[in-house]
Amino acid sequence: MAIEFTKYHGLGNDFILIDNRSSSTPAITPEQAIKLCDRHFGIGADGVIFALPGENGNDYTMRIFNSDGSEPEMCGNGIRCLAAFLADLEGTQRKSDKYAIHTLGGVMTPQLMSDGQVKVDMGLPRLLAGEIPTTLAPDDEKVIAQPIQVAGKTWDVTCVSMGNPHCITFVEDVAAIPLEAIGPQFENHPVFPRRTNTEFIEVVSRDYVKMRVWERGAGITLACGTGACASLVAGVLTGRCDRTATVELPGGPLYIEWSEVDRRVYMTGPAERVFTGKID
Ligand SMILES: N[C@@H](CCC[C@H](N)C(=O)O)C(=O)O
Repeated sequence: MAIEFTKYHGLGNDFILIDNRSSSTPAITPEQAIKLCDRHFGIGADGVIFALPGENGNDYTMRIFNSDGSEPEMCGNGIRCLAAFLADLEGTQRKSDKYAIHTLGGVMTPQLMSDGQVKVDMGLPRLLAGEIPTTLAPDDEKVIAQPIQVAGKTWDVTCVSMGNPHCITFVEDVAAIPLEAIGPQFENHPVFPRRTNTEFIEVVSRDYVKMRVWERGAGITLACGTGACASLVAGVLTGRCDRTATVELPGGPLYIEWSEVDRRVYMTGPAERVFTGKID
């Protein structure tokens, strides 16, 4: 049976989107996702995203497989791509510019903006060690600038969950970080029982930071939406950033706000359709 797909990207973080609205079971397996994500033998992507029927009264459900076949709870760039994909699928039947999306990391609300960008209510950041999860502190304590040993060096890390786990380190020069070498060591460090995404942040000013990321289950990517949100939260918690900032990624900028009013995080950025195809 052939399965139709559409390739999207958010700042170069790229995904294969599958219209799975007629069933709550993803149309392909994690093993098939690994093959499709392969950049030489497959379509090439950082993950596969499924648009499923909504659970718990929400409009839709999003599930995602990373390029290594693991299933993360959330994906920030992916949910913007999903919103653009749903708008395309619904066409003239579309009733609203906002969708309530059920994810394993909670309900997220992307909104299609008139300038073509997508703004997402990413919900409340989770800051307690038990919620991330990490054993770097007791379950009911925050992990802010805690020392961790990686590659023979001590790094001060701040941990934030945006539904999925993030470990953030502030550095002087983000370009000098040997991401390929140390990323896997952070990802698989024993203090992270569900592994972790890892962000390195150079603070240029209180509202402009540069970020590079090593993603759990995907390695180096050009952008990570949940990572950008978690990094801004870590910047505020450590007194380095204002509550609104531009996070500059290798693939381009994301605009992040950690609202003082409702304590929720808002992310704004693009979602671009690349091509459509059929998988045999
Ligand atoms: N690129 C994504 C995050 C995708 C999931 C991540 N690899 C994980 O395993 O948590 C984003 O834009 O947030």
